[in-house]
Amino acid sequence: MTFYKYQGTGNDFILVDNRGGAYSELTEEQIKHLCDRRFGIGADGFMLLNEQEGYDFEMVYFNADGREGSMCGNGGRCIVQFAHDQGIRKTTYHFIATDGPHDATIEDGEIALKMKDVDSIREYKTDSILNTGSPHYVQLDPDVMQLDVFKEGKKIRYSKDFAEDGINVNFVQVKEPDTLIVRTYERGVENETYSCGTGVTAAALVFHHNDNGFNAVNIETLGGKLTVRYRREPDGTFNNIWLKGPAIKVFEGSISTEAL
Ligand SMILES: N[C@H](CCC[C@H](N)C(=O)O)C(=O)O
Repeated sequence: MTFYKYQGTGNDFILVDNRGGAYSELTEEQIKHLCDRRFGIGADGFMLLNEQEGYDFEMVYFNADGREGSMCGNGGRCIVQFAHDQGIRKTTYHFIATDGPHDATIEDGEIALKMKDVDSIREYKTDSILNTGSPHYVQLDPDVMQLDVFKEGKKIRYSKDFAEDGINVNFVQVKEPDTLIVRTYERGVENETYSCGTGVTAAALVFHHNDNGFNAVNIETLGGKLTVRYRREPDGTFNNIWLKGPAIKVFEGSISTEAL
């Protein structure tokens, strides 16, 4: 199997061109093995690029634990760059993922990905919960670089209310009104990753600085910088949400699936 390795602000993925369907039967165990950093290739997630009528392609995303996951924002940006590199050339990409259709463009060498609209943010204790394609818990922290994200994130992720379905946990420091630092404990990886696209999107919506209208937020993660642009309506709903940042091919290789 020929595979490609991409990263988007340090959130890294194995990508396989599955047009033709040769790799549709990979098992949970095999995908987990591919994502293992010691026994496999190593990645936070695995993606298949499938053919899909009416769209430029379909994105099928799996977490590093081998289970099919919900939407992945950095993965979505990487698969657009991958589609481009595999010869699918569009001005605006239109693809389908588990949470519905997405548009994306390549601008100044970076990928801008349109995320699904968000209807509501739920208050939970002093924190917030929302779904930006994946479920996210957002907690404010005055000094995120000092925080033990693995320990604190894991505590929330496995707490009674979230243990069964899991949740991604984001710790957010407001550096400036329009600049946030975000660190994320990811479900399915069950560890901190260097960046989480749906997570920084969630953080940007929770910490809007314009109550009504256009917002543009700069986000700093361990793996680099992202921006999130969106509109917040007077009724508290969010639309036209765009996540933008780099998506880089790292290497390609081949691996025998019989060895998995
Ligand atoms: N890394 C991803 C999130 C993956 C989602 C996954 N961890 C889950 O919710 O199960 C991102 O960039 O949005």
